Amino acid sequence: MDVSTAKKISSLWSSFKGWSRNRSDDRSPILTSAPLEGESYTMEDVFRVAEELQSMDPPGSSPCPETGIQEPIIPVRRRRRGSFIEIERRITLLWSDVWVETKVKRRGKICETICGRREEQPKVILRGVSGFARPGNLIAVMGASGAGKSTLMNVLTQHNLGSLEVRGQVSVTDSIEILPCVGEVSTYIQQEDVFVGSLTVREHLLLQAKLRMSREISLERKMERVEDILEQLSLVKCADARIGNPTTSDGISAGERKRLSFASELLTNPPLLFCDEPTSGLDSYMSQILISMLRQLALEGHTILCSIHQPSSDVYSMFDRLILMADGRCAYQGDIDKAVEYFARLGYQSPDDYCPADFFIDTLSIRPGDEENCNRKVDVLCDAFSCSAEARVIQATIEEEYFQARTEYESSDDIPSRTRSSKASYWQQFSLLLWRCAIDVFREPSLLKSYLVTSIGLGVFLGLLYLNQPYNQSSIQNINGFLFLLVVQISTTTPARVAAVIPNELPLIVREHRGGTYSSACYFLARVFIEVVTHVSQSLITIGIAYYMIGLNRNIFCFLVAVGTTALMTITAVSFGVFLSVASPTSEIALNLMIPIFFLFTLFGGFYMNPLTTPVYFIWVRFVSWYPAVFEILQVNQWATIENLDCELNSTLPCLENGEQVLDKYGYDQDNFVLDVLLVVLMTLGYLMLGGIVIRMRLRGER
Ligand SMILES: Nc1ncnc2c1ncn2[C@@H]1O[C@H](COP(=O)(O)OP(=O)(O)OP(=O)(O)O)[C@@H](O)[C@H]1O
Repeated sequence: MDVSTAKKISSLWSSFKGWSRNRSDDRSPILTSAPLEGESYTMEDVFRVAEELQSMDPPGSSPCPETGIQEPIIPVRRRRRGSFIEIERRITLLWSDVWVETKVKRRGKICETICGRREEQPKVILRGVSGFARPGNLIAVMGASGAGKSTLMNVLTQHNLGSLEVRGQVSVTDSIEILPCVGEVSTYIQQEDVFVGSLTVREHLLLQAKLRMSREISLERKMERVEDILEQLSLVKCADARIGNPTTSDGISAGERKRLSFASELLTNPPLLFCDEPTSGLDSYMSQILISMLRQLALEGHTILCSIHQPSSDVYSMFDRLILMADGRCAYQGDIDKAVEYFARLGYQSPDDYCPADFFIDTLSIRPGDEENCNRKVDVLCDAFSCSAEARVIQATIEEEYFQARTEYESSDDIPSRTRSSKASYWQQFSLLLWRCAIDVFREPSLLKSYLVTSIGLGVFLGLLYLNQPYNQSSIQNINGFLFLLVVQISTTTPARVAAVIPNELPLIVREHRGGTYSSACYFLARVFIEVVTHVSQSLITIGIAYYMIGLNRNIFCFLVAVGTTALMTITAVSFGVFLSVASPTSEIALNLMIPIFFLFTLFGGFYMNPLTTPVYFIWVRFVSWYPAVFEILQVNQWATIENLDCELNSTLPCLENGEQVLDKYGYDQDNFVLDVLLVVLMTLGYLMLGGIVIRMRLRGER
């Protein structure tokens, strides 16, 4: 590109930026195809920008849609499932006549016949709740314990509703169209923080930025964003400290963990935020800092709802709207500074020296021993609110917003297209998750050392136990014993170790997947890969040490086959472990299931029972257990090329003179070698596929 063209581009780009900055305070169409600041761009980009500029009305002449709502128009950035999009969009959340009740479980016909019919009544948790949250709102959802705050948040975020029946309407609009899914523009910051403890704070945020911000944003900008967020949330001091584990008091403090979970979600600047108990675990100073940061975000145009338990007066006064829940209904919804006056009108005057939040919770709580009176009072207050002018304003606002979004949607020719920009590519997701899994293993030196010690120790122990076996009649039993021990040992410990890891990290995976951070397949492949590498390397250390100490078949080809078979067996064991781990709700259940399964596999593994005499009704075990096939491969590899075995002189037992006779005696066939390898490979793929399907179903189910 020559210098004059570069200058032209530069001046065109500067004028575009100036113009778009001027236009950021109106609702006119925005440039969707402009390259981002700091990114390289081509002539095509420039022409596209020029065309868009021409097609736009000059500054100031754009008609602003008549919304009828008098409020400042604030530019915000929009997020679509975790990506970062530089277009202006403000989100309004509407919910109308929401009812939630438990699903009635019907007994089966047989059970009903035996135990009798039982009429179960559904429990009603939310009763016709309506409301709205607009851009710029920082809303506190308060109420006594059991009032329905969490259920309301779950309905609005569409989380954890599996066992509940939900009726009513929840919509998100950007004043132009009704969006299909709240998850596309929102984030839910939950009370419990879950992290990979071996990462540092900065590494965690950078990983999240790489995974969740659009791939069109350069790495430098992502790093800048991370540094900004670190500063914004006062995390600079601990940026290079490990996050650690809350149960083992190493790592960052509880308050820093809380701020880190905010930082992770705010990286992508989502326009709609749900926060579950944002101040729990924080001291009053940190609570104020956090809520004032949310206040600032609201002023920038975010829409924010927080469920909160009895905030201090300072924190309370930072919210601008209040939703008071009681017995699944709404006792008040409106401006926070009008709440005291509203309750006073109903005859409930808050004492002057009392924090209004405490007063409302006291008024609406059901006191043990005085349930009847309290319930009556709550009913009266909720009935009063439903007939109040405030409730009518809410209903009118919902209808107006909904109608407006629909009308705009139907009439507008220029609805901003859904973004094409997406988060990290599948390859990036896979490599980033692989990096995180690897860090998790390699930053735990004690774990690595224990792996190394046990694999070397096992190799040396087995080597010493069967040291230098001569090729005679008694060594047949010893060598076969070693081969079977190897199969059993690797096949049982590997899945157990996998099961100790995966179920424990699933809550984090569910949360990240729900936030659209990565696909389940990328996580699954990365986790399987790292497990395969760690466990195969351990198995190879064991076989490498024991093989020559014992004096197994000296043929180098046979050694390589033994090593390859051990690696394949370990991969199969990992696949089985992964499948069982993702299919079990907890590590304990996975480990408990393994006990009978491995008992069965060992019994029919070929050592305790001649494979030719397996009862026909247990033949299926051969197709789910890799033990018999792997044992046969190892036997054939060991004995097929042994031409001479010494016979003991004074023995009355029949003598096996060569390896072929050994194989015949124990029911093994050299011709099965390839079939066995194929069977084990198919089993591995089968378990991997099952594991992949199960984790996909689980992650989808928990959405
Ligand atoms: N899945 C469910 N099945 C049965 N009952 C439920 C379910 N979820 C919630 N509830 C009941 O609904 C009521 C409201 O629960 P919710 O968790 O929404 O209250 P909350 O206001 O968030 O309480 P807290 O402040 O104690 O968390 C409670 O009585 C609770 O036991």
